[in-house]
Amino acid sequence: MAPPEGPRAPLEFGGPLGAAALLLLLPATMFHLLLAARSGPARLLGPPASLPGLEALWSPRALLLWLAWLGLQAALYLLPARKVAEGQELEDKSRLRYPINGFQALVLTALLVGLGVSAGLPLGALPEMLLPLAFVATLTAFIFSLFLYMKAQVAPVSALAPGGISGNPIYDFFLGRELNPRICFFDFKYFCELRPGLIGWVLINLALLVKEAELRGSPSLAMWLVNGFQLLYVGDALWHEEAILTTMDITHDGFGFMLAFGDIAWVPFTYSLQAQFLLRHPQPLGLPMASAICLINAIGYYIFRGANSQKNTFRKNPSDPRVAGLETISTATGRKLLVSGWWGMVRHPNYLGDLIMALAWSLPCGVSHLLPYFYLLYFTALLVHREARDERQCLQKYGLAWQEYCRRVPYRIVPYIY
Ligand SMILES: NC(=O)C1=CN([C@@H]2O[C@H](COP(=O)(O)OP(=O)(O)OC[C@H]3O[C@@H](n4cnc5c(N)ncnc54)[C@H](OP(=O)(O)O)[C@@H]3O)[C@@H](O)[C@H]2O)C=CC1
Ligand SMILES: CC(C)=CCC[C@@H](C)[C@H]1CC=C2C3=C(CC[C@@]21C)[C@@]1(C)CC[C@H](O)C(C)(C)[C@@H]1CC3
Repeated sequence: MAPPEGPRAPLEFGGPLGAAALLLLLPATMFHLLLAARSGPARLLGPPASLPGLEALWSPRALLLWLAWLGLQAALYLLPARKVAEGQELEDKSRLRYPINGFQALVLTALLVGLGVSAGLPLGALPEMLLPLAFVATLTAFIFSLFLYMKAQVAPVSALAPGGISGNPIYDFFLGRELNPRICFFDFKYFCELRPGLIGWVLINLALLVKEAELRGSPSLAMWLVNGFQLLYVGDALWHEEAILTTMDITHDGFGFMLAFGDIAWVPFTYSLQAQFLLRHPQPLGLPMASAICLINAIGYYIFRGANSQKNTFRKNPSDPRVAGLETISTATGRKLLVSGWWGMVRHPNYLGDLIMALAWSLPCGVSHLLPYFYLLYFTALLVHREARDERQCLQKYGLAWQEYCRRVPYRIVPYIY
């Protein structure tokens, strides 16, 4: 269907050229990281020691395993949910319904993996399959994004996202045209954002821990910390699953290659980079340093969770006693903005907490290599860019009230610095 007439959202990521470059650059970066983590020098910058041939990338066993994984997560998504939540109001005033059973999917997956391992499933063999698995995940992301792009051609105009209707096929393919592509109750974006990639990430971490125990007799303290921190992060995301319904990805961004690839390939295969690095580059870690790193992670988590929960509680019910005493600014839309509590400290306190946790995930890997700090560097860039996008949208939405908020809370992410 033709895109609506009228003012269009400004093009992001450098427009069609930038989008075309990212289509190649993102998968290339992911493979570079996978190869670097298993190489001796583990260099973040500079070419990998050797390039893999097709036989190292393509494996029918990996394809089968990957399809079985997607099938399992889809089946768990379709199981009866403890709750069905309503999303934000859409342009046509309707609200979509979403099953809240992500945490249940995580627990059931853990049980099934536990059963499999006790029946002889070689979990420690998974790290050897990361390259071909990442390859089929990338192929899936391309094919799936093509399907999403075609599906959007026949979707009603009201179902399209503001950012993905430039009319340029490459740009729209990358950013995504349809806001909430679904087949019946199955919401593709919501499913992909929280299930196969996020749960796959902790499974890959666990497999790397098992492999380390096989190689060295027991997992290292550094490996335990990375596994524990990231499991907490994923468990938290699934426990607070409903909160994702108010994030930018669900309410504003279309579902195209960027999110499809990000969700199903980038997250599991690059977010597990620290554990991949530790398997081949063991790092000594004493108890005092480990305790300090745990404290950093705990501070980050406290800020991240406190800020996200405060906003969600406020958005759901501003008279909830937990947020009713906070200072607010009224906006012309009828919605209010918090101007005290976490959201009075900086304009994105949740990003600050997330970044502090990112630092804690890299520190167990020592300071001899830059590679395990890739996540921290990438994530800083992602959040700075995301913050700028969000500010633009908020200024458009709230106008003068947003300007007043920026005046009262001048720092974006880090108090007195940025
Ligand atoms: N690990 C990863 O790879 C990633 C993690 N994240 C994490 O995801 C989480 C969600 O991030 P994201 O969706 O970007 O953004 P936020 O959860 O920060 O949501 C931004 C929205 O919050 C509302 N808001 C902003 N300021 C206020 C205020 N003062 N009072 C009340 N509402 C306000 C506005 O929406 P409205 O007014 O319409 O409600 C704004 O658009 C974050 O914790 C982030 O760190 C994000 C990206 C990647
Ligand atoms: C480089 C590239 C391919 C970018 C795509 C970005 C995506 C990887 C991220 C966009 C927003 C995300 C969120 C999470 C994971 C990464 C992506 C998909 C998230 C699910 C992680 C867990 C958090 O608790 C969260 C639920 C708040 C978060 C939501 C946003």
